[in-house]
Amino acid sequence: MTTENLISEIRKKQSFLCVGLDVDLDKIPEFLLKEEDPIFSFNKAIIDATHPYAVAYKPNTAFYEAYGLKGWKSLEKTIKYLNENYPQIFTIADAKRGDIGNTSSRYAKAFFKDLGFDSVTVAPYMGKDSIEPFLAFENKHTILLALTSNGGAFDFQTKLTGEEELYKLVLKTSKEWSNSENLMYVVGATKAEYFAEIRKIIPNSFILVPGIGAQGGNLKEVCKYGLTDNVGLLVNSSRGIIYASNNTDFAEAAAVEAKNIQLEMKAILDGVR
Ligand SMILES: O=C(O)c1cc(=O)[nH]c(=O)n1[C@@H]1O[C@H](COP(=O)(O)O)[C@@H](O)[C@H]1O
Repeated sequence: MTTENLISEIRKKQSFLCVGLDVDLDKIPEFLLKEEDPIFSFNKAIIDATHPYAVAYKPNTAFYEAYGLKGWKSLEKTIKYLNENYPQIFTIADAKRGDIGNTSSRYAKAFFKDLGFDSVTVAPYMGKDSIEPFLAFENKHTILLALTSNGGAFDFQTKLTGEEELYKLVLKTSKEWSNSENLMYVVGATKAEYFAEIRKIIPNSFILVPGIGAQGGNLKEVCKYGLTDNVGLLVNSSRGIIYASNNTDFAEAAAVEAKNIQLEMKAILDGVR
């Protein structure tokens, strides 16, 4: 998917919501456990109910890998279902990969070509040759961790490397890589006060922002400095949406949560116009 396609979907839906499909069999409604593939049944119901309010879905691969081969099959079915039924929706494999070039090129093939995701999250730690194999794929997007939502972000990412913080070095250096127009970045919603500085370095890039909902980040604060003329944000909530209820009404309850966030997003977009 091109960035223009994503922007057009955002404008159409007046939403920049990404729904995180982090499925835990201990948290989904018990009656679904009788299904042949409970993870896929859960995802399908959540996607069908929330898609009017969301422009992206982000399965975190950990939640599928945790169930071995069965879990991976559920992931395959989920991305296939999204691509076949909602091709205008942006898909993110949250896998946080990155390795020597030869290995990264296999990760890129797996997520972009075989599974058919539009994007994948990657860690910048191994540098240019670990990320460029992902960037080589046309109309695919590589989402680089910049400043993460967790407390551990302060262990390395905000430490000074010479005159500036490591996350700023990551942002600046990555702009020099081949096909860097295919880069997006992760900045946690819990780090809203950093957005003004971040936008000075990457004024137009899309930023994936996890951390509203269960982690307590604030949407308005993120938007204050994060929004661009092309919106430039994808704000993710996983647990806050998908576990809104664990009864038979789980999908409807998820839709209500997603709609509430979408309405808040619409109001913010109306306000900057
Ligand atoms: O790359 C991510 O998506 C990510 C980066 C980050 O800094 N913080 C973060 O929470 N995430 C992911 O975003 C999702 C957040 O889930 P909730 O806290 O349930 O909304 C999880 O899949 C996390 O792994």
